[in-house]
Amino acid sequence: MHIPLAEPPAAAGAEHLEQQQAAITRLGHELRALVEATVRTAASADTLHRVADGVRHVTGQLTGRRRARTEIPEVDGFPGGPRMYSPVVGAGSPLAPPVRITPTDDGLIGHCTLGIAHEGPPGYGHGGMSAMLLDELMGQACTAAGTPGLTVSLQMRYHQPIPLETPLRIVGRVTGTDKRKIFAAGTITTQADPSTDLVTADAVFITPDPDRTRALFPGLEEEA
Ligand SMILES: CCCCC/C=C\C/C=C\C/C=C\C/C=C\CCCC(=O)SCCNC(=O)CCNC(=O)[C@H](O)C(C)(C)COP(=O)(O)OP(=O)(O)OC[C@H]1O[C@@H](n2cnc3c(N)ncnc32)[C@H](O)[C@@H]1OP(=O)(O)O
Repeated sequence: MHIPLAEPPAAAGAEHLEQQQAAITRLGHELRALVEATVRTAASADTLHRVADGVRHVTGQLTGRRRARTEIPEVDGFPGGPRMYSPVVGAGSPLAPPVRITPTDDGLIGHCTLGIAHEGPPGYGHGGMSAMLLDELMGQACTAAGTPGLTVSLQMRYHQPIPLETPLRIVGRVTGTDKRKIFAAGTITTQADPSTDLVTADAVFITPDPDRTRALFPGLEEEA
């Protein structure tokens, strides 16, 4: 089955989209700093109440049209394009580390650093974060290989805890396909020691058939 991947933004709107993406990225950066400060602070209850009032006031400024649940943001491309609000790679997401992804000969490699907001055991990354990082890298590797799919199975192995505030390296690659099934593998290491696997994963993705794809993603533009 031919899967059309997202095209880069049309030239006419490219400047507008770049400005939007830059602003979204800036707000995401500030929100991540707020999240970090929030989970680290030892401020008094009075200060926390005052900050909560300020944040409520700021939130009230983000009014106007809100995107519908299944709408694909104009700044995004799906599948295969930017995902500005992804909780893993989204530069605009306060939840994302965010992971920066580059292609390799064999798949994809991601770089990020987890903070205290992503903590599981004290000082170490939450196991669910590791699963999210690997799911994303393997899922994007499927898309990069021309076979985008949804995760139907994710097998995690946690060999050693992941240190926080330490540059990490996440690898995702496709290991095989069988009709609509795509098999993938991934690893997390530190950037300093890429030969010691901290977490490894195997996953199965499935490309939904065209009817299912249309039903799942009504915002996806039909392409020839
Ligand atoms: C322009 C086209 C666009 C297409 C876009 C498609 C996907 C793109 C999605 C994301 C890509 C974007 C970014 C990637 C980055 C990150 C990845 C994040 C990934 C996620 O965060 S994703 C959320 C969690 N994920 C789900 O929310 C899935 C819930 N699920 C379903 O929505 C259905 O499951 C569905 C529709 C996937 C398939 O449904 P279906 O009806 O088409 O499939 P069916 O049942 O026919 O199975 C077909 C064959 O798979 C075998 N099979 C089934 N289950 C298996 C399993 N567990 N293990 C091994 N094999 C399995 C069967 O045995 C059969 O095999 P066989 O053909 O050999 O008999």
